[in-house]
Amino acid sequence: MRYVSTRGEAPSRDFQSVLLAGLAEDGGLFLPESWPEFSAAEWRALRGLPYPELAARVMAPFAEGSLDPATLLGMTRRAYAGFGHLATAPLVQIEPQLFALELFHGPTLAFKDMAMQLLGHLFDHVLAERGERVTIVGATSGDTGSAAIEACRDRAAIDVVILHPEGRTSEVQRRQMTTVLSPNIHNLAVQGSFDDCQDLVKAMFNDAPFRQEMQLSAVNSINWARIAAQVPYYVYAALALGAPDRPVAVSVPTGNFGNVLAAWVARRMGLPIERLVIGANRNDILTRFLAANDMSVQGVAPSLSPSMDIQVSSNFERLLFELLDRDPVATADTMRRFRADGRMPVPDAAWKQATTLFHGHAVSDEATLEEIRRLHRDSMYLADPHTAIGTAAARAHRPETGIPVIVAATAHPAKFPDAVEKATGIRPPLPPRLADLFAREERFTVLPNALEAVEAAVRGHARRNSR
Ligand SMILES: Cc1ncc(COP(=O)(O)O)c(C=O)c1O
Ligand SMILES: N[C@@H](CCOP(=O)(O)O)C(=O)O
Repeated sequence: MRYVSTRGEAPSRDFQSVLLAGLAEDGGLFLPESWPEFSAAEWRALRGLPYPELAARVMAPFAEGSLDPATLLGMTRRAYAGFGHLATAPLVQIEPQLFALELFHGPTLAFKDMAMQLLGHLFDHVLAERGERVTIVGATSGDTGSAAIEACRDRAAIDVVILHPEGRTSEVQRRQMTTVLSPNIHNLAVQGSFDDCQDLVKAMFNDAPFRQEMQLSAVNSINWARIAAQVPYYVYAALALGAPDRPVAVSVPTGNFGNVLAAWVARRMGLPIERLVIGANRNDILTRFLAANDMSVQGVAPSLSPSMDIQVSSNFERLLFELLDRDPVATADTMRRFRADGRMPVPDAAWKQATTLFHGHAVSDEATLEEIRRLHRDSMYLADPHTAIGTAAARAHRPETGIPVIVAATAHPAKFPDAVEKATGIRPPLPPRLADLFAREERFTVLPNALEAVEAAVRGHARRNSR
């Protein structure tokens, strides 16, 4: 399998090289040259497999020619061995035809572990085989950072530098990152929003000499490997609910558009997902796009679901490329105009096509609290604010046909105890291994939202560990 850039000016690469590169050299995102498709019989053959085996089989076509299936299977087995639930990603019924796909049983209590635990093993394997090292730079609104840190801590061939927006994550989220004192882990608190952090990361990648000097690599969902590793759980859940012989719908609380894009990929591979629902908080750029073709940046506003306090949804570029019939020139031009004007000019036909599949619903903080309260009262289900946005959106766009809806339950409620307590009166405790989180020493550096300052910090950290 070869990968092409959405902007068409970077050379094609194989899976291993896409993993290490992260972002394409032309600023675009990598996508498979063609989409693998599974027949109904092939989907049925995956039913009942343990999650690690299913994950390796679903991902195998993406790694074809780059990783052999047995090696991949070894990695998925190791990646999910430490999860806190035997099913890895259990499906919990919360209402008739409404199911929570719990993606938060990994070490850092959010869906990011589903991909990141595997990425840790992928990096180890590829770097050891090539005798190379990388500096991972990542932007986080709270969850990607700790998942990446946990997956890559204490590695000799990897330095990790994570940028988070100062004061804009939950305290649990910040401490999960900043209390890891391993020598290869570095946290930068940027005086800005998540979008600023993400822009800084992209700017470092677009600074070719710096990228080369630092051997930069990415763990955000701009890295295709992240998306590839998020596809299997939709397959797992859909098969459990009767696919491919019965269609399903999926509802995803959305920020950077990576998780819902993974569901779209599963659909593109032939899984019968009839509808994709996008839940948003007050940072509703995606739902405004779906309602009125209004993709315009309005500034990031803080909310009770801070991981989704995002306006520029990086992975939308991948969908755009598909909506524009894989025309890299049109994609690059549209992205350039978005960057310059803060408004994305999506042609009407492409927008209409998007609205036939995607449905959007924005949920205010008050409605999020009400949804957490309702889930607890009516279903005895304790949801975090992000998951609650997913269930509220699912309810708003439930298919009339009575097909089951899978809601991506993206974080453990203990990551957002203040909101959950406010809604239900219950303060969810952290699991025992994190019980002393608030007593642990923290280490991070506060920096202005300035590329020079951030590059200097990355250079300092990477140098200290260079071999
Ligand atoms: C808990 C949680 N829910 C939802 C999201 C949104 O997911 P995505 O950015 O893939 O759209 C995030 C951040 O990515 C998150 O951390
Ligand atoms: N919500 C994310 C933001 C980054 O998303 P990613 O999926 O592109 O890594 C976070 O918690 O950091």
